Formats: sequence, structure tokens, C-alpha cells
Amino acid sequence: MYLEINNLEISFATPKGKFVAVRNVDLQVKKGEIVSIIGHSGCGKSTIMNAVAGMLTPTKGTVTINGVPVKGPGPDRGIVFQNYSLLPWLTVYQNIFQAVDAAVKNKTREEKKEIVEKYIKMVNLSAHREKLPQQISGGMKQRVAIARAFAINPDMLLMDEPFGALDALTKGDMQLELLKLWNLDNRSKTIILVTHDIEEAIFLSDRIVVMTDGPAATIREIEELHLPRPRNKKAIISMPEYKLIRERLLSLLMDKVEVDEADFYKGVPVEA
Ligand SMILES: Nc1ncnc2c1ncn2[C@@H]1O[C@H](COP(=O)(O)OP(=O)(O)OP(=O)(O)O)[C@@H](O)[C@H]1O
Repeated sequence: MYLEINNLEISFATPKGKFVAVRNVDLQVKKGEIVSIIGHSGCGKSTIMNAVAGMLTPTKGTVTINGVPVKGPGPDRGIVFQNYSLLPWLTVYQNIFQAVDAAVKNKTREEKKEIVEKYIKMVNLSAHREKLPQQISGGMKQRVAIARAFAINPDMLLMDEPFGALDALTKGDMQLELLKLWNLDNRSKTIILVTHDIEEAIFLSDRIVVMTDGPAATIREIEELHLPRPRNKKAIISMPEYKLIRERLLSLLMDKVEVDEADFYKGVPVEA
């Protein structure tokens, strides 16, 4: 198995004592799979991602990649976060080149330039290559971040709400862009995606991991999707499987909200 998370627990030392963010998390991911993690705010999605990225050490349990325990960040894992994390003083081109230059070994400067050119073209940013991050839109920034992640050719992409800050139309474009890059790469990159967006999770994923609420959150259920690829958004929404999965996810995620609302209304005077 490519990625294995076994009995993962992550706790934080806080002024009030030990805080268990996630526990008993077990997940196996095959190479080339796209897996989304969804759940309410604070259920430990980013914590799990950070453990896979090697930025957090498990309190208990293990995270292994190809059987080797994760000990820290590495060039085999590319990270795309919501805040783009572009260097503001570098142009679009330089932001990607700098990452490729640092991560890709055994290639000449010319070959590295070719890689950068290829990915800038793939995300349609050729016309904006000399601009600084502050001179381009949010969608374009996220495109740069994704092109950069693919250009360094990691085995796995860890995406923490990558499109969370984008408007719905740009978000739709970016989801297609992501699948396009994944397809062009022979679907060989494993993608772990944290999202709050049920439709996004269904459109992109092979499996969707639904978390329980925190603290001490764990996996509640894993939904397997059998929607055909390549996926067409308009076509899949009319498929019975899409509707079934969407309803299942909604009911898993909305349960608590309904209870909260009922509590909220208790004792609230009803106006005549
Ligand atoms: N360094 C830390 N110290 C203490 N508690 C932390 C730390 N990092 C995260 N937590 C807590 O762990 C829990 C899980 O946080 P995490 O960021 O993983 O949740 P999330 O599901 O990604 O949330 P969101 O959807 O809001 O981004 C939260 O209660 C958070 O406050």
C-alpha cells in the first residue's frame, strides 16, 4: 500500500492539559487515488494532513509511505494550501522555477526551465508569467500554486482546502484544471484533499473520508465512489449514484446541525 495511516492519534499540549485532536485513525490509500477528507470545523482534517506532510509527529500510531515511516517533510509530497503560499517578491515564473530548482535533482537549468514552461502553459498562465502575485487574481494564484506543486513532480499532493477562498465559478475551473493535470500525468499522483464542499469531494474523489466531530475525532465512514472518469460535472449530477452519495454525505454532516438548531430554538419566544 502506498500510504498507510495506522491507529493515528495526535494530541497537543495546551495550558489546560492534553488535547486529543484525532485518534484511532486508520486509512490506506493506493498510488494514484484521490481521497477527500470532509467533516466539521475542528475535526482534525488539517491535523491528519500535517501528519502525512511530516509537519506533525504522531502521538500514537504510524504514518508510512511505501512502508517507510514519515519522519518529516519531503520532496515526494507537494503541498497546496488555501493561502497559495507564493513568494510575493517573485513573479509567477520565478515562483515555479524556484521550487523546481530546489526540488528537482539531476536536471540542467535548461531542462528545469522547460518543466516550468510546460506547467505555466498547462494552467494557461503564459500571458501572466512576469506578474507578481499581488498583480493576479485569487484563481490565478491558486493556479500558480497547483502548477508549482505538479512541476516538482511529487508522488503525492496534499491539498488543504485549496479552492476554499475562490468564488464558485473559479472553483469549478480549478477543479477541472486539477483533474486535467492529474490525467495528463497518467493519474499516477496520489491526491489527498481536505474540503468543506460536498460537491467538490464527489466530483474529484475515488473515496471520501467523513470524520466525526472533534475533539478526539476519528473516521466516521468512508464512501467509495464509482462514478466514471473522466468526469463531467453536468453528466454526473444526474446519475443515481451521485444523488445517493450526496444524500448520504449530507445526512452524515447535517445530523448535528439539526440537533443544534432544535436546541437553539428551545425557549426562544415565538412572536405572535
Ligand atoms: N498546535 C495546536 N495546539 C493545540 N490545539 C491544536 C493545535 N492545532 C490544532 N489544534 C486543535 O485540534 C483540533 C483539530 O484542528 P484542525 O485544524 O486539524 O481541524 P480542521 O478539521 O482542519 O478544522 P477546519 O475545518 O476549521 O480547518 C482543533 O480543535 C484545533 O483547535
